[in-house]
Amino acid sequence: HQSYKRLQHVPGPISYAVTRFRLAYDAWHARSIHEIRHLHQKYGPIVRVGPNQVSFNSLSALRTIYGAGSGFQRTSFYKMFDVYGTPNLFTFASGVAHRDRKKLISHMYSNQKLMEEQSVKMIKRKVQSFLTMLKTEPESASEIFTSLHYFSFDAISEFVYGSEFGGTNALSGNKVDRRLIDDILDPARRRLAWSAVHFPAYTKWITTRTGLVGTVVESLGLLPMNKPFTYSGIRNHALQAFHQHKGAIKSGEKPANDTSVIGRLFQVREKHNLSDMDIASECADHLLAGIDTTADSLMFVIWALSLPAHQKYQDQLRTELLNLQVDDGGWPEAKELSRLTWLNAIVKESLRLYTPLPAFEPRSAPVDTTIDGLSIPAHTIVGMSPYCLHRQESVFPEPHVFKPERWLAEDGSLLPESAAQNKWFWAFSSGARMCIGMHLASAEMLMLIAAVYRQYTTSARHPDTTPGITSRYEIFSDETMDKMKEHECWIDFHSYSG
Ligand code: HEM
Repeated sequence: HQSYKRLQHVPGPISYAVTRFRLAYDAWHARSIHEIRHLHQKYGPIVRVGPNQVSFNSLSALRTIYGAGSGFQRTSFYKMFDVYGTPNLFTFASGVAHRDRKKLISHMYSNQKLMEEQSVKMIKRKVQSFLTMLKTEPESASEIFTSLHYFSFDAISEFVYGSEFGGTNALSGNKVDRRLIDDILDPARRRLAWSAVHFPAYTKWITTRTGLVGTVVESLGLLPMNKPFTYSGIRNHALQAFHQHKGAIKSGEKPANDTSVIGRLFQVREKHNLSDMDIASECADHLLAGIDTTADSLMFVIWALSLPAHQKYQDQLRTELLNLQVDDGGWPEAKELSRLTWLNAIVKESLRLYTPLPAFEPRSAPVDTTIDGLSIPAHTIVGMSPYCLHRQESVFPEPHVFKPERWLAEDGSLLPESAAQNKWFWAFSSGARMCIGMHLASAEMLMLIAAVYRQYTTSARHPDTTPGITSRYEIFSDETMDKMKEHECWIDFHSYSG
């Protein structure tokens, strides 16, 4: 590392080449999450996973790196999530810019706000549409990787843009909205992500060529992914929604009491000096962050419950749900759901074992620092992986086994926040940059799972096959199974009433 550091002080092309080489070398040596965990098991809580990259696996390092005010920033890796070339909550490197933006919107995502009638009603409507799809298109709905993407897409798009401009209707059969989800299925997006992170200028250049050069580039197979690229359809949809809102505000069509995220940003735009692209990028970021994460998490909950070995958990859940008080429409009180022991233990166990973002979360500091007694030179990439934390054997015995009861105390209540298991649970990250959508995602998951299992039992159509999802450069799945099918998960739903 010292020699890299010295070489980097040589100005001009040498310094540039060294930095590029180091990044590329790190990338080629990017360990899979399984390899990183193996290294931690063999060598302890600090391991080097590249010439400039160190992985930690301890609660003290978690506080030092990710704790509020720690001085560590998301690495430039995350610039790939800038939208329309403009930074947003996810991609701000500066702590100040990030804090100012978060202050504008975080209250909308608070649990208290989400439990108010309007958000609860919106989520119920989306859950109802999912239940309707199970009845009207049973075969399509049974492939839950896709049908749950429709659910999360419809929910987050309405939360961010409202129902009039930008809210989607994939569940109820809108073909254009459904096609937008196809956008994210191409496995080549892992190659595009790799290229955008490690060779940003080259990737930008090569992917924006048009005309004759574009044709030559494409026919020589130089593109990391064939066009149209990942998320380009969803980003266009988001931009169109932004312009429709702007137009509606100008013409006075938009209601003053608009409670969507975009509505809130337009209300404060002058006071906080937000440009058009600041608003468009922020909203598109929330839209993109809220689709795969929630859908993949829900898919793993239902899949895990549908395996023959886990039928007993379905039975526990059903007993709990059928004892609930419901309103005239058959809905339990939303607040009540977060107190149900089996429902919450099952969702949490699934998020532990199948967290949708299991990979190393990279950070770096602009100054030299110390973590767990190890001197870390400025700009070294440091981080931790939920995958490793969630498989710490001393905290989660038999870590590969789906065991919701590990979240319950002896008296059957949910473990207190102070329990070790909760301290090592890191699906939503922690500190200033933790997930803003955590309560929204939880509300969506609890309501959908409660509604489904009040009406159906489920079984996996291929119980020997794990579904796979995209985790940055790799496919993530249940590693205890030999067979894997990417982006596909078939579940049979059996209605109680026949
Ligand atoms: C089960 C569902 C979800 C999971 C597991 C999840 C997980 C995460 C994680 C791990 C991070 C932090 C990454 C890091 O530390 O670098 C994050 C950040 C973020 N998430 Fe989520 N997420 C979920 C759902 C959502 C939803 C529904 C939204 C919708 C708005 C959302 C919006 C965001 C945003 C904007 C950030 C950046 C926050 C910041 O930097 O201040 N997420 N999420």
